[in-house]
Amino acid sequence: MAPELPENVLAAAAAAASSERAYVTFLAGNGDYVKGVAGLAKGLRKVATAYPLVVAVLPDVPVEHREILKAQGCIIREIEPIYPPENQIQFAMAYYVINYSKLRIWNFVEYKKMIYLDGDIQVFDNIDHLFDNPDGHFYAVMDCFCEKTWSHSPQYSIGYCQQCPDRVTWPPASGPPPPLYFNAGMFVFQPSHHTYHSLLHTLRITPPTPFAEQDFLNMFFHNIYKPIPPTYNLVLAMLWRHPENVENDVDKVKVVHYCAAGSKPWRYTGKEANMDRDDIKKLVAKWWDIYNDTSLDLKSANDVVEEEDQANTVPKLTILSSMPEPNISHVPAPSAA
Ligand SMILES: O=c1ccn([C@@H]2O[C@H](COP(=O)(O)OP(=O)(O)O)[C@@H](O)[C@H]2O)c(=O)[nH]1
Ligand SMILES: OC[C@H]1O[C@H](O[C@@H]2[C@@H](O)[C@H](O)[C@@H](O)[C@H](O)[C@@H]2O)[C@H](O)[C@@H](O)[C@H]1O
Ligand SMILES: [Mn+2]
Repeated sequence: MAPELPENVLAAAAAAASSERAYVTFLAGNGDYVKGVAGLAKGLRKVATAYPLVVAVLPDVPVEHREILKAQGCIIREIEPIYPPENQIQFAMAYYVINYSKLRIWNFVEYKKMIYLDGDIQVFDNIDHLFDNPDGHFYAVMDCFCEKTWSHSPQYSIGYCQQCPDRVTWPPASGPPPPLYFNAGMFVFQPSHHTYHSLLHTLRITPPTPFAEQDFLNMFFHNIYKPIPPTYNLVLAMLWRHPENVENDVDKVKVVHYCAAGSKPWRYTGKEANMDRDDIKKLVAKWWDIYNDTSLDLKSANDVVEEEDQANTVPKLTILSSMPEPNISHVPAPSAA
């Protein structure tokens, strides 16, 4: 007799089977971002999302990493890389060049609406309601221009940031202020062949810029971009750059984006600038709590041996698909708040 599965797993499977909606993330290389994606899969399960997580993987993602993610219930979709036109650009981070491959997700047309989440994002509250936002728009959270990663930009050089447009006003002599600009680590979008081919065609004739595909997506969708509140993608630098614009209790933030230098939880040492902040330590510990929570691992039906089976047959090897328990003793506990 097939083992009973918990109600929420059955419901999620039913929804996923008929779902035209899914979360999607992107994984490249054989490094440690797989921990981010596995953590994201567990975080989405913890908030009881009704939708699956699709992982767009580049060919260089090893089979072992794909198996880890499949064991967490992810749908693995291999994609071909996309490279920008020949260029001499100095990307804000050299590895940003691989992020153009994210554009392949517009071709996942079996889904009518998707929410893209970077692998260094964690979801701490259910955000399924964003799928019900009206079609025809590109929803994402506004970015911040105050970090050194923006030192190449005119905004940074005059101290202008869209998060506080009155602090340093945009000089009228320089024309209108830059259009609202989103962080491309999280967005709500609608896959379509037409948009996909238009993206690729436009990419071929667009000179690359420092923030790679993030700049390109901002240019491409600027007519339909609709900002959503920072709680849906807390770019960590907002905590020290624009605290007035974010929840003062980080435990209330729905989606945290570990994109500040030194903030990737699986590499956290606490040594980089701002990484010794209590709110950062709390958010890193929250990420690890989910990553290490084996009750959040997806145990597929054939991995769980029923009690009665164990009673009357030679005990089978129970292979739990939980993640290897990493040693996080180096992660400092948040000091008493
Ligand atoms: O070696 C890498 C670098 C990036 N990524 C993926 O590309 C996304 C964007 O890169 P990243 O988050 O590091 O950019 P940031 O938001 O920190 O600027 C990551 O979240 C991952 O999903 C990856 O899989 N492997
Ligand atoms: O390839 C460009 C990347 O650009 C963005 O990261 C940046 C950007 O947000 C800056 O504004 C921050 O200062 C910085 O920390 C952060 O890394 C996206 O998060 C990422 O998904 C990806 O699109
Ligand atoms: Mn990111």
